[in-house]
Amino acid sequence: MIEATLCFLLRDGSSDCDDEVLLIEKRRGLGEGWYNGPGGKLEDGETPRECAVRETREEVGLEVDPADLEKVGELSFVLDDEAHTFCHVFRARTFAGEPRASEEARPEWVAVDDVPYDQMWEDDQLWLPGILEGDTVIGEFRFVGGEPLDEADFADHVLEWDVTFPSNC
Ligand SMILES: Nc1[nH]c(=O)nc2c1ncn2[C@H]1C[C@H](O)[C@@H](COP(=O)(O)OP(=O)(O)OP(=O)(O)O)O1
Repeated sequence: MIEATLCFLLRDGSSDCDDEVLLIEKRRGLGEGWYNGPGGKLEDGETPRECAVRETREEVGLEVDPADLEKVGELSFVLDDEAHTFCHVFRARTFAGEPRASEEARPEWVAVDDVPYDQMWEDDQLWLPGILEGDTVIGEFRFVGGEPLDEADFADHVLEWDVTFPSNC
């Protein structure tokens, strides 16, 4: 099973009300061509938090202090009844630098109300709005139809909101 991370960075929007979230258009790998947060697979010996910091640096060139990352989600993606990917989701409002594109990702600030869910993983519309509003979640999402996961059919899901994660995880 793959262990991976997603990192959603938020800032005050230019208009008075809306927050903005930094999304990437993924240029390669799983979910290529779709929008998501920066993130990726854990490397050997790395904690999820370290992975989120590294992937955010590599993909969009922003520096995040691990202590500023809030763990806000744990998502299990199941393909044909087998655990496929376990994803740790983080959120932060504090970071340094200006986003820049990389071989893996083209970054874009998007108003939280304008997130392009029709150009994202189908499951994202179920859990990401809550995450962007400040909630926490544990979710399981079942896909059928064989590898690769991003060409399989989304079948069903279970969500549990308002979860408390240990502060050190
Ligand atoms: N159903 C799903 N919904 C979602 O929002 N993100 C998903 C997802 N299934 C996988 N992901 C994310 C989690 C993780 O950030 C990423 C994993 O993609 P990859 O396997 O391409 O990893 P990397 O971006 O690390 O690629 P490499 O750098 O080539 O290892 O995809």
